[in-house]
Amino acid sequence: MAPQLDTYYKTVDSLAEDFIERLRKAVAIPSISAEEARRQDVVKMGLFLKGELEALGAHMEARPLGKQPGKEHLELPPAVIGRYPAKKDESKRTILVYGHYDVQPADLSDGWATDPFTLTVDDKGRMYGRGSTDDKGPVLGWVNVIQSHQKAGIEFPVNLLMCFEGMEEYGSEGLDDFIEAECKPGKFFADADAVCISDNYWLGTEKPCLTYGLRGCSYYSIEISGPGQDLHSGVFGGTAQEPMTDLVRVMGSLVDTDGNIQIPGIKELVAPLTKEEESLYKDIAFTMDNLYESLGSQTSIFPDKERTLMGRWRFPSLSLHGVEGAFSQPGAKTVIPAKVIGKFSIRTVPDMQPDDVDALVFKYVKQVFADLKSKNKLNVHLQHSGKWWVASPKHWNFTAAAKAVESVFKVKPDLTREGGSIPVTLTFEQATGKNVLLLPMGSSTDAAHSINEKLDRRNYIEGIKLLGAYLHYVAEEPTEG
Ligand SMILES: C[C@H](N)C(=O)N[C@@H](Cc1c[nH]cn1)C(=O)O
Ligand SMILES: [Zn+2]
Ligand SMILES: [Zn+2]
Repeated sequence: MAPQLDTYYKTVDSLAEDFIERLRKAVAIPSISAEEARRQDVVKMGLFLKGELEALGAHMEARPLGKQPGKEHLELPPAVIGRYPAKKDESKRTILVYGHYDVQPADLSDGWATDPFTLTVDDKGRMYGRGSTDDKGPVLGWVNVIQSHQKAGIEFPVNLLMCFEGMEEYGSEGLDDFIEAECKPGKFFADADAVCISDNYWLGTEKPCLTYGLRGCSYYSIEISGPGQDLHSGVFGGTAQEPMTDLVRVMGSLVDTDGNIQIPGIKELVAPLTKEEESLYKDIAFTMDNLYESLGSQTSIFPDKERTLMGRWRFPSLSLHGVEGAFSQPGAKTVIPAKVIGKFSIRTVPDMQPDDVDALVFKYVKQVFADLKSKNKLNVHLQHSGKWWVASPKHWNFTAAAKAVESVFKVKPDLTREGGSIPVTLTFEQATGKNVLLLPMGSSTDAAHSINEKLDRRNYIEGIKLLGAYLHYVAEEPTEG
């Protein structure tokens, strides 16, 4: 074990209640990036984070990112960047960590058992609240690592660079250019030796993993309009062509019940599966019961773990997300919506190029709509896209993280890919030219993006130990390997 880790672990345990309190304060700020009305709360959350780190002596800056593309009246929340210790120690490695302080939308009426913005801890140590696992718990993890070192009187093992954003759940608007600029010689992130991101989840509930791949995400909207205003369906039903009817038919043509994407040409963009790669999946510690537990049902597409994991990591998927302008309240409103906007996204994988995917999507959607011979008007466009990422796990950054997992959890981690997307991962890799590691804190049952999102107390507290131990092992790892 790296020297002093035992003292560090005990100190983390002794501060556990303070760390939960810090998470409680963060969850109470509804920093929903997708909702315009919440923009001030997103900013508030960024400033809260900055304040917590400044109180621990970090050098912090809130950097403006300009206006939100397509919503020029709206300022993007700042990139909160920092350095700890405030003055660089030239003899130590420099690790750049990234996380996001915005969250997905949440409302009690969606079906939450408790208020989503009140951290609620049950008797099993499950800490419920929007952002608890995605990504406030892991982001605060770094704050807690610093505090624990100070309390334990242990020298901080590395130079820590931090980059926390407030638009990740909305396609990381504005961040790519900022990262690229700040990775240039002499700029804030220029000295990074490696990057670590904690913003994903274990495959199950017991065994940590290190993640070396992510799917990309291309997010589209289909707008169909016709009448000049919403209409009474008793008066106009049977007289006007209805946008919602067309939209349902177009959206229904995108994917089948077993997840097969119906857009011609998409499958052909996917890198062929090799025999060697296929064999990797059988050794991964994952069972169909893990899936059923996190699904909350047994409605899986495949009956076996290999095809399930490939469906999540290795192949593209298309999901329908919702319809803007459609009636969605309880009750029985009888209005014909004049304009509806359907939302769907495609999770992309090697070797799919986003531009090629866009071209196939636009062509197909326009063709399906044309086949309807509707007099309504169609508009299809890309809202945002981020590319997939696959890295080498044979790097000292991963070796250090594996040692940290063994030290804290007494097991070897699984090496996994991930079905979700963190678009800036690839940006960090390309802009720094360094290895990027994903080191998750939460578990498969955390329900990120869903109702009743939670982070287990164990994952939070042991996760803080893990992040700190990782920095100690990183400091010790030889450059090769
Ligand atoms: C994995 C990460 N915690 C996450 O949830 N990422 C989002 C990012 C996103 C939003 N639009 C496109 N990508 C996700 O995978 O949905
Ligand atoms: Zn996230
Ligand atoms: Zn998320």
